[in-house]
Amino acid sequence: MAVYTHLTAGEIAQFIARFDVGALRSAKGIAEGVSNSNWLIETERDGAAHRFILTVFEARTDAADLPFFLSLLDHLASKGQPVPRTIHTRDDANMTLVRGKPAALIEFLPGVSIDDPDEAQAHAVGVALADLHLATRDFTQTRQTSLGIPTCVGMVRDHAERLGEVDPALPDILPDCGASLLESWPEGLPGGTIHADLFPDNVLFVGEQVTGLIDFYFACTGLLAFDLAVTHAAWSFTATGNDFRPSIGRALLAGYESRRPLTQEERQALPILAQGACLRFVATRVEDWFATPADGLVRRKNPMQFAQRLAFYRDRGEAAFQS
Ligand SMILES: Nc1ncnc2c1ncn2[C@@H]1O[C@H](COP(=O)(O)OP(=O)(O)O)[C@@H](O)[C@H]1O
Ligand SMILES: N[C@@H](CCOP(=O)(O)O)C(=O)O
Repeated sequence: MAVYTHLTAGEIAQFIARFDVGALRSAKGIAEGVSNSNWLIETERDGAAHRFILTVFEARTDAADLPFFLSLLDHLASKGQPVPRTIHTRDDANMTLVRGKPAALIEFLPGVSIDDPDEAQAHAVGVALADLHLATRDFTQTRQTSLGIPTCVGMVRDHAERLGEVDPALPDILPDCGASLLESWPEGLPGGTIHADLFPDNVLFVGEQVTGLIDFYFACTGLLAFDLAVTHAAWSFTATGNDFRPSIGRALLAGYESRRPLTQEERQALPILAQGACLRFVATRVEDWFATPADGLVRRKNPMQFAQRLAFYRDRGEAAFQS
């Protein structure tokens, strides 16, 4: 589940009354997600039903970053990208407070997230990611990530003595906590606004069509090819078994390059970028692993899944990205 802040029905009704969206009919806590608290809201206006997502931002989301995230959604929506637009209050604010925490109401998008994508869906995700990169070329706001590779190395190091408690194999996969990546990290690659967390649970489909890109709350200014590497690492392995699916990786890259061809330098950098992408998710998962009780309501994500993917990219090198 991911409802950390338990709002009463009265609090939700008061929140909704700040918007010109009709009368509240229902509010259901959403189980998916791990970062923030989300509700599916239904309202009624002029006899028609309307749906929205209410998000209360929790500890990992810095309130100071919300203007960036929410303006980014509106920028992309205004360019016809499949992202939820923000709903503004009667006072024209896209962000407000609930119980002292920042909260936003955004458009509900149709579609379902896919665990085991087919090639057409992977191709469509590649297209959608490249379109996102192209549509933000004139987005002027910037945000530095709080999860850069040096930070992620430090996060893993903070738990170096206990990595074996997660899995006995983890210390062997990351004997240096990922520090060697810093020596070969590429410089000078094309940058821009990136999603940075485009996992299958953050993409909604109707059939083969992408109807929603959601959860922009790690978006930042970064290397475009790093975003592609994150997406490759998140989509190209089986959800159970963690086996590489080369045809999915190829379809994703082909979809991306059908809109934005990679430079030679970007292509060469993919193996190291993909290892960095995996380290980023190992780092937050390791942190969460030791901060979340094993029997807690929030299901911990296993760091080993991305440690194994990191080892895969390290062993396979450029062959992981060959067409
Ligand atoms: N705009 C939206 N339209 C439809 N469903 C959404 C939307 N935003 C979020 N959801 C649903 O809520 C879930 C959790 O949202 P998400 O933003 O991923 O939360 P978290 O930041 O905690 O990961 C998603 O998996 C999806 O089912
Ligand atoms: N995609 C990350 C988790 C980030 O949480 P989200 O629920 O906000 O997508 C991971 O799998 O570790």
